[in-house]
Amino acid sequence: MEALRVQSLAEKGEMSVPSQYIQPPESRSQRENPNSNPNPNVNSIPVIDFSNPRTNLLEELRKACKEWGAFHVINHRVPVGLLDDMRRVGRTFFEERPMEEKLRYSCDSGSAASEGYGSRMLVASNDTVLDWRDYFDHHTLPLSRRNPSRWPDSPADYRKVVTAYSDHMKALAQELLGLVSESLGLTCQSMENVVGDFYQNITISYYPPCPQPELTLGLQSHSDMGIITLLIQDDVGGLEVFNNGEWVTVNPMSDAICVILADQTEIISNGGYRSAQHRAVTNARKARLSVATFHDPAKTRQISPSPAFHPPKYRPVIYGDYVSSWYTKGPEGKRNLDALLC
Ligand SMILES: O=C(O)CCC(=O)C(=O)O
Ligand SMILES: [Fe+2]
Repeated sequence: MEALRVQSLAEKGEMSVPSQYIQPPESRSQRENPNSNPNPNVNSIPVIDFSNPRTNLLEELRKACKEWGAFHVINHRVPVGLLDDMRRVGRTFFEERPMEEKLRYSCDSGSAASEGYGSRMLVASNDTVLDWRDYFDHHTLPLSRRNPSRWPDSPADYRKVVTAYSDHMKALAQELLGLVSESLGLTCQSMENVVGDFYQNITISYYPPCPQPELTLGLQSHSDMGIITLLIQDDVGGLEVFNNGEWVTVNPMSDAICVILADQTEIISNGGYRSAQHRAVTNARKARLSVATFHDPAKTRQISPSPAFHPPKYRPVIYGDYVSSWYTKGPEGKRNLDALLC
């Protein structure tokens, strides 16, 4: 497998992108001017203030989960300095380390979900359009999978920052799972009981500037497979959520954490809450960085709609089977979840 990285391609300075990166017309971004900054006044995902009284919080959460499947959380108790540190160590790795050093962490030759530095989401498949993105994936939880010696050691605090970030994201994901359960009318523990101990992966995505942003995507339309994704981005912007038939920009908010409900939450809630379909667009001006922290069930767990909801709209699925099928078929839109509809 070639070790081509989008960053190396972008640095060549070509005026057009190789054909494998060109999206079919229906998938391209329709933004009038993909090179402009996102408009901060446009409609965006809801913002939920964690310092609000619990009853208000549950009501706002219910609405956001039903209508969007994605929202920003503010006053979340994760130190904002840690969010900045995470963005900083990521940017340093991608922008300041020589390619030769980065390629030592290469994971493209391994299985689709292996840890390290890569570019292709679907290693096995040759027929999908490629994303204009490089990434570094870290296996962070359970602790038995966490091996910081497989992560970059530069800047000097890289591993320490990722470790602290993982712990804070786990705590926030647990809190959110409790709130989401309650907002569904279930007991606080009910989703955690279904999920068991989290599997957590942290993926730093790096989107180099693209000479033809109107033809490419940083990350094609998908919903995340697991339970809940916690995402931070830098001030460049590029994340979009599909809502009411249109793509809506998720405006960068440096202190906020973007919560994205994933497919297993949609199943457990029996479709009451939706997993958000989202994508990342490219731009010609500036490299963009985001950090997504995925929280998933163990592969052996069976996920099904909560018995509180009748009749079930989704068939039960072993999470590991769901993941295999996702990697075989590709992420396009939400078709993996649709395949489980009764
Ligand atoms: O870069 C982004 O904002 C989106 C990342 C994402 O959706 C993912 O890694 O699953
Ligand atoms: Fe995603």
